[in-house]
Amino acid sequence: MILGSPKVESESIFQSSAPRTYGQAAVDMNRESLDGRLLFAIPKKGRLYERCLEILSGADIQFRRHNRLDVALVKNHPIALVFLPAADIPSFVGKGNVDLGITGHDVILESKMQDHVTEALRLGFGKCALQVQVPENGPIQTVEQLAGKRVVTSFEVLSGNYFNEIDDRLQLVGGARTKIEYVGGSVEAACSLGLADGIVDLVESGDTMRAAGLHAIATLLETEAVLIKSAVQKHPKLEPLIRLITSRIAGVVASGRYVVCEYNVRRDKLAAATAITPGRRAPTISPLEEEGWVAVSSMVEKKNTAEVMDRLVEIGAEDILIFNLDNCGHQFGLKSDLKVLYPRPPRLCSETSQARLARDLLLTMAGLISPRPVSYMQHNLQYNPYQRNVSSYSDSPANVGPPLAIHTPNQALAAYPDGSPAATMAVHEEQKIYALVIELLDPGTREAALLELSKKREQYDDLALVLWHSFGIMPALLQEIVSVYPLLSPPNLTAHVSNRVCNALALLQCVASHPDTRQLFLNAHIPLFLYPFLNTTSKTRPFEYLRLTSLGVIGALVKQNDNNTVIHFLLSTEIIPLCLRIMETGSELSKTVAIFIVQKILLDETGLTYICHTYERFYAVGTVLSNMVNQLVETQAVRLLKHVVRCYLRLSDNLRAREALRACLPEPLRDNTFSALLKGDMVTKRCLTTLLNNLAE
Ligand SMILES: Nc1ncnc2c1ncn2[C@@H]1O[C@H](COP(=O)(O)OP(=O)(O)OP(=O)(O)O)[C@@H](O)[C@H]1O
Ligand SMILES: O=P(O)(O)OC[C@H]1O[C@H](OP(=O)(O)OP(=O)(O)O)[C@H](O)[C@@H]1O
Repeated sequence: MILGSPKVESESIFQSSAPRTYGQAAVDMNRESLDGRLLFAIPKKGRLYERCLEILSGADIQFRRHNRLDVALVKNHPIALVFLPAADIPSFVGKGNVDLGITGHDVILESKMQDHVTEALRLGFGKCALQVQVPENGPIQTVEQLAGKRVVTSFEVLSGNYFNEIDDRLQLVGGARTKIEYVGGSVEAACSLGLADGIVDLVESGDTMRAAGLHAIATLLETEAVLIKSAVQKHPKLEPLIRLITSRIAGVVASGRYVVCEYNVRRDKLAAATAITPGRRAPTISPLEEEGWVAVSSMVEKKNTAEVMDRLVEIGAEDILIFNLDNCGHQFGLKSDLKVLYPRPPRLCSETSQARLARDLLLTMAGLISPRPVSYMQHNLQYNPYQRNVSSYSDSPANVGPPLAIHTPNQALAAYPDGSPAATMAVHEEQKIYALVIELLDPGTREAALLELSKKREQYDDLALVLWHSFGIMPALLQEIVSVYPLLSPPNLTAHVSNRVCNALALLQCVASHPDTRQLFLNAHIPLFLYPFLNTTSKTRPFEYLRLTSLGVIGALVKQNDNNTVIHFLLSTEIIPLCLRIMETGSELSKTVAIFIVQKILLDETGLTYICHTYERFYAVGTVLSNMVNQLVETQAVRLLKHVVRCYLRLSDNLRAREALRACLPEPLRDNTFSALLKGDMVTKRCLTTLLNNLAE
């Protein structure tokens, strides 16, 4: 590797004092401007290059690098990737010429940039050690013996500092001090060529060192690849995007580091078990139907898997399963010293029905439990889905209680006189729906049943209850959802697959809307299963449709927020940043649903306080709203404008936000830009006037 100051070739593109015009590279890229884009430096070759590409792909940062160009525009974010030598990246980031970068920790120290950059994340690859090496069978075997002699290295600064200290300690002066010589590569050859008495070089496996007949006598530092940003952010507007990218990369890194370990264990062994698998925060523990047994689910470091399994077996754990994670999502993998815009608080309750549900789902997928779950209807023909609030209703579909014995006339039938043709038809319709629900259990008939049921969901008020309380149905629907995850990145969703999963989502929406299942749906954290869909950015129709339908489920929840539990739940997840991104980049329809959700959150007292609690949160919401206003000047989408105005009005109820809005409310809302568009909409006009009055106070 070659270390040193940024090369001329790169400087012509990034003049530190110049505004962001990017010379020939930009011209070559069809004059597409890099202005306003976050610049993200990636090693252009060498040891870190391939792993960086994997990280970018895992974080869904999509780009195509044109031949010979060192700048690539990211398709799905306002980001440009800049491919630079790893050694130059710290100084570009430190000087603020680029906003983010990936490079080695060693390189930062070597280029003396540690005070100018912040290491936001360790990336877990590019791990090696910088070591002093000498010929294995030579006369020099300690650093003290090497002091005063010739040392060859690519790390002049770090080696210089290291040997200076030793020279000082040994009181070596003038020509007696250690002579550090720089070479750009193949350092290991220096001793055998007679150029050096020892070298300082990176060691990973040790193969190079051994092949050159060397061995290590001291370690200067341990290093790995890190994500860095400038210590002083030159472009504060980019901060939310930097946070988003950081947290996504953190998710990718954590997913590589951890697996999920699930097992069953006797309750009296629980303490021993959780000592073996303490998890990152705490393991999830769920009671099992079998007395005295619990199911435990916990994140385990991949490298410890075998040992952990051995120890679990020793204490009598059974059914031990290990699952790989594709991506941990933003909630994991963030170092505790990182601030997150919308952090997800730790789970308050360890015995969640979600754990049971997820377990059931995973086991079903792995073919480990009976593929023939028995539905309530099959199990007990007397089942009455209309008997609401019955205490024996479980809070989880997987936890089937004793069948209900009482049969009461059902809602649909009650509307018709006994035996009338209408009543007979209603019974027939209802039986058809039951039959379709049962067909959801069979993978062979599921697709058609999904389609039919999603069409009929409006006709049958209590479909939600049937879906929730029939054993195996919710896992089947969730299985539909997770089976699509592999097609999200790289984006590979066909219209057919999208339609199918959207039909499953429509049924979940039904469960989310129903007053008797909404809370159970939330308790099981099922909305989280939809977040990977909301996190996609592909503009193709199958993806647009998928995002829109997923938003519809969340929209159904917030629409019926009877006692603000929905908002509380959503605030504990990443829904706000997801909605904000869709508000920026989605189709008009998706934008409308996304802003509707944000508006509902704002209308809630806790939601408003939450969003206005930190400057970053307010800024993230404010920036997106302001960008929307500017787009609306062009698009004149009145439906969206209504929501934007209501969001601003609600923000102005908070005094700190009101203060900030005085400075940053977009101009088109202050002048009469939208007066023609709002001509027929008195309510929105009044909202806008009230907003302006609030700000004028
Ligand atoms: N053998 C190794 N194993 C793991 N990481 C390494 C290894 N060698 C170097 N690195 C890491 O990668 C960084 C860049 O090293 P690399 O030698 O690949 O850079 P380069 O000079 O851009 O490439 P090249 O050596 O091909 O010219 C190093 O500073 C170090 O952090
Ligand atoms: O311990 P190992 O796994 O053998 O890795 C160590 C080698 O890797 C690096 O060199 P690189 O291969 O990047 O080539 P370079 O010598 O041209 O820098 C480093 O400078 C060592 O030579």
